[in-house]
Amino acid sequence: MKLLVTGGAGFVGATVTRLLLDAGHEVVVLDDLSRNDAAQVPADATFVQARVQEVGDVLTPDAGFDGVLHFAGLISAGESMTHPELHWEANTRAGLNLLDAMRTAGVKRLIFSSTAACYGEPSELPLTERAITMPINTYGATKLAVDLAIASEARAHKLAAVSLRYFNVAGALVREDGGMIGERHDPETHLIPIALEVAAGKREKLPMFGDDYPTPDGTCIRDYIHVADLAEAHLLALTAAVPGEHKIYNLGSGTGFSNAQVIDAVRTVTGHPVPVEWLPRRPGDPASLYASSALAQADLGWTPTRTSLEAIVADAWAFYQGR
Ligand SMILES: NC(=O)c1ccc[n+]([C@@H]2O[C@H](COP(=O)([O-])OP(=O)(O)OC[C@H]3O[C@@H](n4cnc5c(N)ncnc54)[C@H](O)[C@@H]3O)[C@@H](O)[C@H]2O)c1
Ligand SMILES: O=c1ccn([C@@H]2O[C@H](COP(=O)(O)OP(=O)(O)O[C@H]3O[C@H](CO)[C@@H](O)[C@H](O)[C@H]3O)[C@@H](O)[C@H]2O)c(=O)[nH]1
Repeated sequence: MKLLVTGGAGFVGATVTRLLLDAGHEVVVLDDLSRNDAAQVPADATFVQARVQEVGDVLTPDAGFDGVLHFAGLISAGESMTHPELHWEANTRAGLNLLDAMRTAGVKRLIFSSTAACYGEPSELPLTERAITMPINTYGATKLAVDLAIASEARAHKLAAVSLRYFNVAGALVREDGGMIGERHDPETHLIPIALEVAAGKREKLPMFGDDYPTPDGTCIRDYIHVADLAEAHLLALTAAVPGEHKIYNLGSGTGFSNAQVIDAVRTVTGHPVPVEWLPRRPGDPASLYASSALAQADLGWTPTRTSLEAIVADAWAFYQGR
């Protein structure tokens, strides 16, 4: 297939682009480089520096695209509470622009990076796709809005669409030839890469947001999914998309780890101390999130295999040291 990958300079988009190219697809990456440089865009993809808001210049009726994988957007739940307008623009307005451009160009297949943040404070654990969607941060709201728009588009205009609701993506793609694609967000906001920076001596302390959550050790619980496992689900979703249907799948490893457990794993894997500075809760953080991915396993035949927290942190550390 000829595929447009938005956000393909980013952590997940670049990883999926690598797998798509390896599977024989032709890939055009579109990214405005607002949150990454182009260093991780695979050399055998075509790269276009542009905003999704201008995607119609690339996704023309004559360009011959068979589908779009839409990763571009802003990802930090914390930032979405302090700068909500940025998230409504980059996630929702851009997402609606993309749907318009796809309709105009007659491109009928879409895979969308949705998020566990759509569920808000969970109505059930593990979270299935039937859980109530009531985001408690603006990031989740801006992504849920796009999910709802995609559902209408599929119904009315026969789009074949799959939203993949990722839980916390981590690790790195480590290839047999030694090549790696990993997390290098700018600014970095995610727990594991920040803890690795502390372990490496690049930061003094890890700011830990909250010790008074209703969890066994008082810190938040998250479900860490290895980026290589996550990426494989996208290739399966591409072939599972059906015209007129909007399918939604949760992608997690199914196990919750507390923030304190994550820091312990970083200490173990790196062999370095990780001093912690305890701070108040970060606004917009649910206490506990972990997935049921039973539906993705049944429908897509997807099984995450890299589920050990130490192995996930070890790949992230290998990438951190090699970059
Ligand atoms: N990383 C996670 O834990 C996680 C979890 C759930 C969902 N997601 C979703 O997955 C997607 C990819 O996440 P990631 O970790 O690779 O993030 P990332 O920041 O590494 O990649 C996103 C890319 O989008 C680009 N971008 C942002 N706004 C743009 C715009 N308007 N036009 C063009 N490009 C734009 C950025 O420059 C960046 O390269 C995001 O949509 C995110 O919301 C990520
Ligand atoms: O310096 C830090 C960074 C994070 N945290 C905490 O670590 C946990 C995880 O935070 P983070 O790594 O920022 O991820 P989330 O806020 O859980 O969000 C991620 O995971 C969501 C899915 O669960 C995705 O939708 C988002 O895009 C992605 O950023 C939270 O309790 C944070 O408060 C800290 O204590 N200190």
